[in-house]
Amino acid sequence: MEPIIIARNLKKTYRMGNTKIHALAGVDIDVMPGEVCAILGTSGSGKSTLLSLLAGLEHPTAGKIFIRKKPTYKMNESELVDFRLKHIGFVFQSFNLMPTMTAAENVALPLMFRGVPRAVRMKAANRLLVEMGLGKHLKNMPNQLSGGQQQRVSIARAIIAKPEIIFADEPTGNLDSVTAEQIMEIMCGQVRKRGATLLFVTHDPTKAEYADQVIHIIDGKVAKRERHGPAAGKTAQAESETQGEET
Ligand SMILES: Nc1ncnc2c1ncn2[C@@H]1O[C@H](COP(=O)(O)OP(=O)(O)OP(=O)(O)O)[C@@H](O)[C@H]1O
Repeated sequence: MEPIIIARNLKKTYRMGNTKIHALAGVDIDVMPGEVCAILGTSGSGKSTLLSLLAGLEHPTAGKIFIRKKPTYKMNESELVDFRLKHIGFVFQSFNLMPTMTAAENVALPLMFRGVPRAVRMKAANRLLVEMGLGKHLKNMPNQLSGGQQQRVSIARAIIAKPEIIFADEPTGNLDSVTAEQIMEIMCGQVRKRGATLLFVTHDPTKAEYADQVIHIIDGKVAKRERHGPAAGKTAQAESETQGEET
């Protein structure tokens, strides 16, 4: 099996006046299909920059990126928009829900962009939100939901169109510790159930325990790479233990 995400000698330099900031200084990444991968590092280490480059939201200063074997670093903006729409889902620290839409309408949005008729997409959104424990909140506006509920809505929005890859930037950064654990369980559980690939950024080593692969970033470089193999993360272990009990 080939990696679904490959980065080679990835560099990003920002200019602030006369000063150059080497946010990424030559990073190599390989993420296998179906893997849950954590990018772990302290504030300013370059995690968000890395995610942003991998997701094609910014162009690298140097280096190569291949997603699903496609050289995304060579794509122009409209090709990237199309590529993200078809293959990638996003989860953000600050949820980024549309404030004027209900929870279900927010979840249905990626299907609208794909031309799915309203009745079909709303049915799919409602079903997914019910599965994620939000059946009583389908018609709530985002400001009528707690942080954890909003993040569940945003996870549902990220996965509804069945993208192969989900990128999450500090998905539990705005949540209390108990809610954060629940969100990690739900996000990793949903991703594993669908066989999708998840790459998430965190500064918290306890969140990185949910991953099969942990890439430690220090000062824009990979300091350490831990790979436990497929199904080694926290949710995968929990799931296999549960399955063991059932059979
Ligand atoms: N648009 C930008 N212009 C200039 N410098 C930037 C820009 N974006 C990031 N940087 C700098 O690049 C470095 C890495 O930033 P990045 O946001 O990737 O770190 P991070 O690990 O995600 O940090 P945090 O956890 O605080 O979000 C930092 O020194 C930051 O100040």
